[in-house]
Formats: sequence, structure tokens, C-alpha cells
Amino acid sequence: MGAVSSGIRLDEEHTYDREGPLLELEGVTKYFSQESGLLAGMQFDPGTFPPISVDREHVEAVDDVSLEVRPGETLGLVGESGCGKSTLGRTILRLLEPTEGDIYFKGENLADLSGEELRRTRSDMQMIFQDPQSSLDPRMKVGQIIEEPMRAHGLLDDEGREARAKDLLEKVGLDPRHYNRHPHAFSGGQRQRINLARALSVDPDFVVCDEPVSALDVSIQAQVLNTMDELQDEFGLTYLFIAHDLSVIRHISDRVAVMYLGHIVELAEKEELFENPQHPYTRALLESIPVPDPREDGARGVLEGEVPSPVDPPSGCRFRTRCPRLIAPDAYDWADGEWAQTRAFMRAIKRRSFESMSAAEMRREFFDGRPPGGEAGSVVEEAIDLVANDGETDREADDEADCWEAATDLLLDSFAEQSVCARERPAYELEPERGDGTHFSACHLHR
Ligand SMILES: Nc1ncnc2c1ncn2[C@@H]1O[C@H](COP(=O)(O)OP(=O)(O)OP(=O)(O)O)[C@@H](O)[C@H]1O
Repeated sequence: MGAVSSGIRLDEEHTYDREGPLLELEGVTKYFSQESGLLAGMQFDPGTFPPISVDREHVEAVDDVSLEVRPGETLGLVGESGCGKSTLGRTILRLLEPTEGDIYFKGENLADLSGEELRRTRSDMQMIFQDPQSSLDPRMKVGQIIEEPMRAHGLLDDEGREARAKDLLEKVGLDPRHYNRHPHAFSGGQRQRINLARALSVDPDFVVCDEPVSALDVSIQAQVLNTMDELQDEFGLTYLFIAHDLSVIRHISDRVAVMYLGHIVELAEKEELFENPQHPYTRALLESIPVPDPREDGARGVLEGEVPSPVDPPSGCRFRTRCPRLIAPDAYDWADGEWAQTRAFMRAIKRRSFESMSAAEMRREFFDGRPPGGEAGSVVEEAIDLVANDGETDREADDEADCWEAATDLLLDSFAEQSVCARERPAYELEPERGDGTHFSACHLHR
């Protein structure tokens, strides 16, 4: 093959123009097994050989994710750090072996591919990473860096590769005369452009972009995003765009998937998701975007508490332990407002967010003096008794802590763990308010 003269696409005949998704995930799950703490995880069982076994814990990084990515679109994947976004991206590209589930690319199950087919599919799916510094070999020249994937896939001859590398430099907004420079001569934004050129050198159809602009100055981010947008049209690209920053996601995405602790909790077209968010987690994320108004303190509805460990994630809805809208357990009768008060009381006890007070003060503070009646009321009274300081003189700190813990356990076991949010994993298709797409929300409020 000679130099590329007829445009930048290498194999237009392989462009995916069929109906249906380019990529489809069915129940994709990725657990990492890790040994639990030394000795703590050792089990001694004389009935087995060897009698000592090591308890393995599983980090449930991605759990049962099903979604599709359509040809030509940008699907944004957003969520707090550690929620499993990168793991999902890497599992899609088979850089990690899925624990369970299937990944279909252009209708083919990736697990069934081998030999030439697998090789071609691998070049069709590329990834760019957050840190343009460490992903570029400082000893190599920019031209070599861009040509490397073409060489690995046996594309073009030396002359053709050089011509294409220079073409690509121009396409990503760099000077082709810088072909012989080393990466250190470039700024962060320029280095990310080099990464783009390298990923595009093999003419992929699908690119996983893992936080590609997070390490860049905000002023540079938009420029790189705009270039990525232009290249998407020219190269016929489909992006899975991973970011924790909602403004970046809003800039680049057509549809947005929100991830929390290994689950997709909401997925909708961009406008629908930003204007009509349905999942309490999405709402909390949107509300925590800093507002550029100095009079706002930015602390509206901000997410409370820590993300639980993915080693032992909550049952049902994984967000329920932090959710301000946890659903009332059906096992009790609740009069208007009683559940909201009880839920707030339960959270305050769990966080120990108030100083010890008398039972009467607690009833007044949390229940306007009228705690719920019936069985729910008995549980509430029992919890109040546990932490109330009535008649107590100088309880030891340890005893005090035990009392709060006992009250927390009682309330969580009696109420939170009985909620449908704890008992069933939610999944609902909703009617969107905007656009004609679909709107998925994993929240039982849509029951
Ligand atoms: N190789 C590994 N072995 C064990 N646990 C891992 C491994 N890789 C990731 N994890 C864990 O899996 C979970 C998901 O991590 P992942 O990096 O996918 O999240 P993320 O949303 O991309 O976060 P970030 O934006 O911080 O990269 C985390 O709890 C992480 O500690």
C-alpha cells in the first residue's frame, strides 16, 4: 500500500452502517479477587486438606451492567471516583476479562473471536487515557509514537505510515513539522492530541476515552473536546466518554449513563438527563456542581456520607445507604410525614450528628413532639431510650458509643433493611419528558 492520499479513513468499507448498536453489553460483571488482610482472612478447618485456607474477598467493581452504544454517538459515563468507570471501559476492550456477561461489538460476541477477527476487532477499538504524560514514551519521537499501532497491526509501509502520521498530526491540531520532536516538548493539551492521533492511526470505529481532559487546565479542556468532536465526524467514531466532571460530560455527550458503586443507576439522552434527572443519586450529583455565583455556598443537597466499600456493597439499590429518599418499609403503617421524620432521625442517629439529649427533647427535635404510633413507634421509642441521657450521670464514653451503635442497628434493621430499596434491585424504563429516546432509572420511586 502506498501513501494515504484519498482521505484519512483506512477501511471505509468496514464502517459500521448496520441498524442496531455498535456495542452491546449484557450483564457485564467484573469482580477483582483480593486476599483479605493477612491472618485475618486465614481459615483453619481440620476437615479439609490443606487445613488452612485464605479467605478471598471480591471487589465488586462492575456488577451486571447492560447497555448499548449506538454507532456515531458519544455515550458519557459519569460517577464519583472508584465507582467502576475505568474498570468497565477496560473490560469492554478486553484489557480485563469479564467475570460474567457478554460484550457484543458489531453484533459479534467478543468472547467468540480469535485469530484475524480478534486482531481486527482490537484495532477497531482503541482507548485514550487520562494522563498524557505517562502514556507517551519519552524516548520515542512523536512520529514513531503515532506510527506504533499501525506497525503493530501491519498497516501501510514505512512511507505510508509517515505520511499518515503527519496527516494525523494536522488533523488533531498539531504541526506536522513536529514529527521528529519528543513528547516533552509539548504541553499537556498537545500531548493529549498526540494520544488522539495515535489512537486514530489504525482507523478505529470505537474509542474509549478515559478522563481524557481531566488532567488539563479548564481553558484547554474545551479546545481538546472540540477537536474530539470534529474528529468524531470525520472518522465516523463512536465514543464511550468516561469522566467524573459533569460539565465535561455535558459538553461532549449525546446520551449519559450515571454509574454508582458498580451499577448503572440512570441512562438517558443528555438533555433529558440534565433537565429531568430521575435518580436521587443523579440529582445529588447535579446539585453538587459548584455554582459560579459567589452568594451560593455550593452546599445544596450535597452527597452525605462515604461511598460504601465495593467489597460488601449494599443489597438492592446500592445508593440506598446515602439516599435522602429511601422508601418507607411496607411492614409498618405510616401516617403523613412520619416516615420522613423517622428517616431523618435514623440518619441523625447513624451519623451521631447531635449531642446527647433527653428523650423528651429528642421527641420534640425530630418528631415535633409526636413520634409515630404502632409498631414503628415502639422501635423509635426503644432507640430514643437507648441514646437519651435522662437520669444518666457521666456514662463512660465506651458505653455511650455502644448505646448509639445499638440504636443505629435497631433502626437500620427494623426500617432501612426492610425497605424495598434494600430487598430488590431496581430497574425501570420511564417515559422521557424530552427527546424521543428512552430513560432508564434504577430507583424504586418509579414503582
Ligand atoms: N486491579 C484491581 N484490583 C482490585 N481492585 C481494583 C482493581 N482495579 C480497580 N479496583 C477497584 O474497583 C473499584 C472501581 O475502580 P475503577 O478504577 O474502575 O473506578 P473509577 O470510577 O474509574 O474511578 P477513578 O475515576 O478514580 O479511576 C474501586 O474500588 C477500585 O479500588
